[in-house]
Amino acid sequence: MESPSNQLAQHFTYALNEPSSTYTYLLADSESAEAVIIDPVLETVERDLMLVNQLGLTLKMAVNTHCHADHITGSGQLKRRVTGLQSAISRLSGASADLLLSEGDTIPFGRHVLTVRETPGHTDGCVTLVLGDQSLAFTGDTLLIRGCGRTDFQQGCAKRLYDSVHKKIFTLPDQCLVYPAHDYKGQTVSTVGEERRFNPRLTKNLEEFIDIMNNLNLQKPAKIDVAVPANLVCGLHEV
Ligand SMILES: N[C@@H](CCC(=O)N[C@@H](CCS)C(=O)NCC(=O)O)C(=O)O
Ligand SMILES: [Fe+2]
Repeated sequence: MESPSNQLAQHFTYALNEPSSTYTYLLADSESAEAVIIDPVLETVERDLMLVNQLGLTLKMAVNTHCHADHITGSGQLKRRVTGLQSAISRLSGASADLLLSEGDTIPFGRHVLTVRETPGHTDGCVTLVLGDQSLAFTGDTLLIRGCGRTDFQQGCAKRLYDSVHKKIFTLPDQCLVYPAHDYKGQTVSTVGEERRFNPRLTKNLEEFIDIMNNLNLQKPAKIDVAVPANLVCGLHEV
């Protein structure tokens, strides 16, 4: 099997966006230069556009893994700046976008394709995006490195998250690389096999998992009251 770096000549994980510690991913097909951006952040739109332009990419799709609670998406601003760019988010998120995604839908870019797996639990509308050959998975806030998304707001449900991870992510090949939407310790990538063996939450049984999730005692994201309404309209709330 070809390595992911051979298949995707340009495959970038970005530095953390402070203060939300969000990872934005830019994937491009080396032959056609068609590209997809995953989970862009409003504050880093200029950075992302500079890279897209430097590399001569044609940005086709800006896709959000869910309606984020901690930052405002850059999708709407990117759409204003890039002719032909479409936005996408899951239908179940309740948010507006050009494309409302459901289980099994595909997002093509050049010779490549991302396939949508619905992975609710952190929110109703969470999805995981899996590269066609199952070598890469963008898990949003469903599966974090040695962690997972919280389930105490935005229709969160620990049982649903547990089922999503076990049925839709842990069924991918062990060597599939896991790219989450956030990391709070600077970790950048994991694998399905690693998380299946070492994730301190998801290796527990369901009852223990629910207990862990009920006792995280995390502070509410600082921007939640602004971010959620904004993200329901693609980050274009002020117009
Ligand atoms: N302090 C941050 C918010 C941190 C947070 O709540 N992160 C979420 C993911 C973004 S919605 C989460 O699920 N965390 C799980 C965990 O175990 O940390 C802020 O104020 O933005
Ligand atoms: Fe989130």
